[in-house]
Amino acid sequence: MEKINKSILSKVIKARNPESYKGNYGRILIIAGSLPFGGAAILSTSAAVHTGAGLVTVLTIPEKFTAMNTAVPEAMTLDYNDKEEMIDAIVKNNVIVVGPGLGTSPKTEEIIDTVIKNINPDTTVIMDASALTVAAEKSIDLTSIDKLILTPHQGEWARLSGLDIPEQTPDNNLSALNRIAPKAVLILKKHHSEIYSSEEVLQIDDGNPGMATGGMGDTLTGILAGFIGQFGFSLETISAGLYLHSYIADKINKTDYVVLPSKLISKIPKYMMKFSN
Ligand SMILES: NC(=O)C1=CN([C@@H]2O[C@H](COP(=O)(O)OP(=O)(O)OC[C@H]3O[C@@H](n4cnc5c(N)ncnc54)[C@H](OP(=O)(O)O)[C@@H]3O)[C@@H](O)[C@H]2O)[C@@H](O)CC1
Ligand SMILES: Nc1ncnc2c1ncn2[C@@H]1O[C@H](COP(=O)(O)OP(=O)(O)O)[C@@H](O)[C@H]1O
Ligand SMILES: [Mg+2]
Repeated sequence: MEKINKSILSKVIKARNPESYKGNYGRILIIAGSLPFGGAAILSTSAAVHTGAGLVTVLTIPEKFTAMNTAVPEAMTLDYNDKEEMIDAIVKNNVIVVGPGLGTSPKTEEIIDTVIKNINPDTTVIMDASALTVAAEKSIDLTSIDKLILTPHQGEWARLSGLDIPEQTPDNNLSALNRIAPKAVLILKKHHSEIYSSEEVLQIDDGNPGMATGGMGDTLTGILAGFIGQFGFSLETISAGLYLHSYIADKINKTDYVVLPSKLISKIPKYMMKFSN
């Protein structure tokens, strides 16, 4: 399995064109959060904003608007109970994160269905957390999405693939991905996370157990969305986003026993500047 190394960061992260404006850096929609899991939506959104996404909109429940606007004033908030607003937002944005903290109520199935039916063919969809759990439970067909990234942890991948954790070998993972969504990129999150796609299988050697804390995966979704919004959909962009997440976590873990997702997020702009070319 080929390893992803630090060189991917300067390859992917570009210095900004002086004449550019926010519209050049991606329109990101994050569909996330529910009453118990508002933090997941905040972390995903905050990560996308700190990664440099041009315009970030969150579709969530109105009960969480104040918390969201206080934590991330840069992001706009819309109500996911308003179907028309949801469809409008799905059509207008070019990267969509769906899942962090959504929970497994029937609303989540409706949201996934609405995304699948309304996305533009060129839109990237990043499916995480509750969206993966519900897609597995309801056997939702994911094959129609051209640019799809799945980001399960091993428990979520077990539900989606039917593979128990000891059975999650590279060969088994590839054939399960081929069955579930052959065009998709799978990031299997674990110690030394792996990327599976029809092109290549890759792995990071970075990351640490200080990252084993709630919200760390939600943070990754925002970083990936911000990267794709700015640098385009490719295996290299996805690899760089995954790598940066663990790279910053390793820097923090030199002094901090636990790597707080919000601390990691606050350091993203500094490390992106360091590697921009
Ligand atoms: N602040 C917030 O708002 C936060 C909100 N969050 C939101 O919570 C929702 C539920 O997501 P979730 O991941 O917490 O729970 P779930 O989907 O039930 O998976 C757990 C099951 O999988 C198993 N398992 C096996 N391997 C595993 C592994 N490597 N990592 C983790 N689990 C592993 C595990 O096995 P066990 O520990 O029981 O042995 C258990 O059976 C989701 O919407 C998420 O976004 C969180 O992001 C936290 C911060
Ligand atoms: N021991 C570990 N070593 C390396 N990375 C880890 C470790 N534990 C967790 N991580 C990383 O932290 C993130 C956890 O994601 P996830 O379980 O989805 O968190 P949450 O849903 O709470 O946001 C993943 O990117 C995973 O690779
Ligand atoms: Mg998660």
